[in-house]
Amino acid sequence: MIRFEQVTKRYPDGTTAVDGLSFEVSEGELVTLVGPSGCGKTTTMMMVNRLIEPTSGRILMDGEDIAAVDPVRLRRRIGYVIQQVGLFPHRTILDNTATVPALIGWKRAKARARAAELLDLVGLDPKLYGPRYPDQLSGGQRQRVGVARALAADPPVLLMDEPFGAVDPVVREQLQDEFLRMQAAVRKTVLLVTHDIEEAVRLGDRIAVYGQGRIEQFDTPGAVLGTPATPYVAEFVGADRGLKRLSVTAIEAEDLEQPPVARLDEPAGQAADRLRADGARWAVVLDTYGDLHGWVGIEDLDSDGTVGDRARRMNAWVPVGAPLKQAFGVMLQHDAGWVAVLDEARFLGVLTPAKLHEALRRSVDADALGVPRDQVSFDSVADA
Ligand SMILES: Nc1ncnc2c1ncn2[C@@H]1O[C@H](COP(=O)(O)OP(=O)(O)OP(=O)(O)O)[C@@H](O)[C@H]1O
Repeated sequence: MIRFEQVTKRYPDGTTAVDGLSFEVSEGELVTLVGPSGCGKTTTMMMVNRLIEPTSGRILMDGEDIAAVDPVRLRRRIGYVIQQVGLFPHRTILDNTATVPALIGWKRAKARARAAELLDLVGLDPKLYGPRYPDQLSGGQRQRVGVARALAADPPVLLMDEPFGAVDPVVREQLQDEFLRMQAAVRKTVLLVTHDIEEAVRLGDRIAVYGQGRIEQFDTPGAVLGTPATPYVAEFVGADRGLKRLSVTAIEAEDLEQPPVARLDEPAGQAADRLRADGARWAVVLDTYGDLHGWVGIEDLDSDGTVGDRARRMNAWVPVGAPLKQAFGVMLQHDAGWVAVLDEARFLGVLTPAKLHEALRRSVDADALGVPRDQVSFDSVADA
């Protein structure tokens, strides 16, 4: 979709901002460009919409050399979001959002209807926020308008330069989540510049880690965190990359432990005998539909009645496919040694700290070997 071929940019004062850059972004892919200040990220991005022209090399979009495309026509295919947002202060939010469709000659009513749709998509009620002016919005809300405006003419490509940079960390995380949800629906080809490795890892299908004017590694977040290509990348992603990796590694059914299970309506004594025979001290309790109810300790079961009379409610659960970090968070929140993993309401198994560690190690090995995680085996931590 977007292809850089040996692209170099030298500014008139002799500064080489990027040097011999070659990489490709597939259609519908979100690539984050990350690196320290002054490494050439913004220059890279601005060459795509021809706000900056390369000194040498070519950039192709859908196979076409963009140097041969009229810049105005080119920019119609490209949405652009910048940190300062740049909303017109004397125009309403609705009109700000409708700027590009209006520019390219849509009828006013159609442009405004589209703008309302987009405001809704980025989580702003058009009835409430559409008539307001930019200074009547919070920083986070203005950022959302920036994203809505960039999407208004439905361009296939989106360039985003530190789009969530100007807001506090909590709002930032919220905007990132919303953006990911939206991207899952609209599937634009996105280049997103950030200097924040956490953001790069969280948002990118792939990440380009920049050194000075060059890409040091171009790979999936898991691979960059698990097997940094150079000491520079290792240093940049940080000593806590194992922790960061928790946020990009999804829980899979194979990661789970199968604990003893008891049913709510089962006689307590019978469940106790079964646990004792298995050498287990506790069981996960499911209701008659197989949905998670809670847990019960063996010492609670030496009585008449059913498991349901003695079981304790337990809400420590995460959906399968959620990041390991979420499971870890839930474990800490409930001060529990396990967290149930559900598929919709169905109980699949539990994740324990040891299993979580195994899943993490398996995903590191899988990335290093370039194979799916379920094809990696090693001596489990418990056996080691
Ligand atoms: N117009 C210009 N003339 C001369 N040098 C420039 C010009 N624009 C950028 N540079 C230099 O090119 C290099 C790359 O700049 P660029 O803005 O691409 O970096 P960046 O990675 O986006 O940095 P930041 O994260 O600070 O925005 C820097 O050394 C910068 O000083």
